Amino acid sequence: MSELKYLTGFDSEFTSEDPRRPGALPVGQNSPQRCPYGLYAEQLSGSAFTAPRNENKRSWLYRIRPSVVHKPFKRSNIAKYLTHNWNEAEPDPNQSRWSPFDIPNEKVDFVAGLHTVCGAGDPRARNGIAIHVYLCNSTMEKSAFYSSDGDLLIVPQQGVLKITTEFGKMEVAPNEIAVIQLGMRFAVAVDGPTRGYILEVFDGHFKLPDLGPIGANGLANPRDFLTPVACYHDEEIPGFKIISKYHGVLFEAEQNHSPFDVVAWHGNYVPYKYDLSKFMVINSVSFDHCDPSIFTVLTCQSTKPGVAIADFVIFPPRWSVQENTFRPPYYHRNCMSEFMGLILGSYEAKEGGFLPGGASLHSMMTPHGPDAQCFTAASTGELTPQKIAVGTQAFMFESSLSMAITKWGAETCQKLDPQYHQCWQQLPKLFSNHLNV
Ligand SMILES: O=C(O)Cc1cc(O)ccc1O
Ligand SMILES: [Fe+2]
Repeated sequence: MSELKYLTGFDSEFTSEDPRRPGALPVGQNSPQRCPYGLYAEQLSGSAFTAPRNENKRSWLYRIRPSVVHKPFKRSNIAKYLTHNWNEAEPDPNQSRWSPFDIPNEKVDFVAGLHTVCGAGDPRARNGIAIHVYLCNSTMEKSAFYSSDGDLLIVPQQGVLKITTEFGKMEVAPNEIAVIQLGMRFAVAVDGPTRGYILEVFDGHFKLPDLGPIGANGLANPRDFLTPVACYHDEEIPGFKIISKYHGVLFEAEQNHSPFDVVAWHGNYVPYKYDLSKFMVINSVSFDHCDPSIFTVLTCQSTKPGVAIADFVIFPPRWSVQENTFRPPYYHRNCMSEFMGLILGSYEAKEGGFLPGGASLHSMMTPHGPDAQCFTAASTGELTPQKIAVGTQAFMFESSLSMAITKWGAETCQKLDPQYHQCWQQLPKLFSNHLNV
């Protein structure tokens, strides 16, 4: 799959035809009486029909059978730890840190391996988010998955995801991300132990942040986003299962064919991937510490101006040059919740304890900041230009919602570090009789 082709651009109107069937896209209209090659036309809507033009999202799929050809959905319990029940565990405002989540030894695929760590809100009211980790080791067989609850921003940490979607195939490695939006069907193939994080947003879609005075270029550039090209499977597959996540639980419906039977498509509602190493990092080159919003890759905005349902923020390799400044993250308390994960390497504010494949949650107004060791080093070190975070990639899902931890996150996973608070206990009292210290 390594020579996969992609279309480039973000928020674009794309067209794609499987080269085996040239001319499969109807010309000049969406729904001819009979489509080229006799295909069915099906619209996939990602916004209300009447959404303003700049928010309107839909794609037209030209397929061998319409998606409606399936048996009734029945409840499925294959993902035991997928939940939207935010009342399972007692509320806990403490700083939380998880050691790397275990990848099971027994055979588990991407869907069965979904474990919800925390979240808030309800897809029924189209308001909320869920943060899941996937812990798996085997390829989805004769099944495809979609979420009827929200868009999925997938952050692989270990193992490449070979994702087949209705729009075509994409391969997503650690240090890349994929976004698969509400309703899009996909199947994941893996090559062994595989782990990563998922941010699911129950309303809206991810956008590139506005750049304001930064200007027309920078941060994640639109041309670096990659969307798959049409690639159909014309296959009869008895007992193929369509798995839907609906109201926070799974349902499966049988059909006797591959759902990846789209011969051509066009539209602006598509799955995509992005390589985080392409991010153009902008930061202070004089003094003081920019808020981490300067590292926003994608944002899902709420209806309050500038307030995100969730932002996806990274901490990429970069030069640190600020003078007369405490360079690492400042101590703070936030009216947003901060869930962090680590893809590679280590994170400057916590050199120990926060490990690849693990996570942390600093909930609304819960104080946090650099550990004692980081504070001492950064407040006494010589401030020469320094390349930092080399070979590392930490990220944050920052949300205006106040998230609850699930029972799996709090207890069952057995990864919560009860000693996390210790990393701040050695911070000394600092107060001198001298103005200049
Ligand atoms: O808490 C964290 O480590 C994330 C973070 C990083 C930063 O540079 C400034 C603020 C912030 O919340
Ligand atoms: Fe923070």
